[in-house]
Amino acid sequence: MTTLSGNLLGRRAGTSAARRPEASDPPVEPVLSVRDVRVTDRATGREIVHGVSFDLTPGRAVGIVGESGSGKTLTCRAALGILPAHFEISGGLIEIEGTDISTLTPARWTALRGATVSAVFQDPASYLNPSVRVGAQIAEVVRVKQGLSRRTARHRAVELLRAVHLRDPELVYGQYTHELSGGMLQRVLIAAAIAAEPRVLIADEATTALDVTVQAEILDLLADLRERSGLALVVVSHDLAVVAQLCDEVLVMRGGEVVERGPTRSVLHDPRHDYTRLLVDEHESYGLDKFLAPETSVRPKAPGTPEHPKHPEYSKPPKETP
Ligand SMILES: Nc1ncnc2c1ncn2[C@@H]1O[C@H](COP(=O)(O)OP(=O)(O)OP(=O)(O)O)[C@@H](O)[C@H]1O
Repeated sequence: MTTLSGNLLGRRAGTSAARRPEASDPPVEPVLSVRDVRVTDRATGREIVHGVSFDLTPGRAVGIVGESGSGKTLTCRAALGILPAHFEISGGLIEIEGTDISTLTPARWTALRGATVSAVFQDPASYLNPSVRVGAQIAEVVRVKQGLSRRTARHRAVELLRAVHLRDPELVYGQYTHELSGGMLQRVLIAAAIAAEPRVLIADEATTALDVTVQAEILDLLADLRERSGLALVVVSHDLAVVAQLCDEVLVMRGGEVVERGPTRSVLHDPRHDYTRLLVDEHESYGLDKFLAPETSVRPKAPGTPEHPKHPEYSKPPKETP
């Protein structure tokens, strides 16, 4: 792990996320609580998301999977207070650190975003300013959110670029978006999202555009942040292997509804709903089997190791041959 990760990871050492919880521990308050949330398109009067609920405590990770258009992104955007125009939360409750988000002023939202709740979506270019060097954009987040000097903020921005496995981070710091590939931009965006050390990171198809090796490195970084600094994750992905690696709990959405939910292990090993079964079967048919094989190492990192680090939760016994 890099210096930056060391800094980030050490930040909350000693908190509940840094050690295994014990039965005698007081209950941990969710950092993000989503209760029966409904999202409606005001333009058509159609309810698109029909009641999604989950609680996220520090160091935990919830995965959301499901068909295209099932409302995964709208659910995430609702939690970030950035629903597209003419969409509204028409029911339920969302709390961030115990505060009902419907009571937040624009100024409070500005303070919360990045510092408490952060997000990475697909299409990184649309979230970065093409006329400002990418490193300076990250340094600005660090400077504003953490009150660091320009010099220290620059140093941290370079560390962040290194932490997301960009080669030659000093060089990348000074580049513009048009000089970088899609995969590099996605990593810049991830660096910006974790720059202010948020408590919750919403990763909506955040690693989908990356090649498998880089994806594995980023998933590893997120897993480490989660484990050691208590970062809580919401992971939206079409890739069940990604969810299996990162998430404790998974929600399966279809047509705006949660059709199945539960611990990742049981949902993916023993799906109850036909749709979940279909999803798992589809993954297996294009090669998920390799992630289901018994494993010896949770996080292979050396060159030549499998593309995705495997997750112990997702190691299914090999199918019996007749
Ligand atoms: N900005 C928007 N304007 C109009 N309709 C939208 C907008 N954003 C989402 N929708 C509609 O709301 C529904 C849910 O979209 P959402 O993006 O949440 O789905 P999703 O599950 O994240 O899909 P995907 O996996 O393809 O990203 C879809 O029918 C979509 O067409």
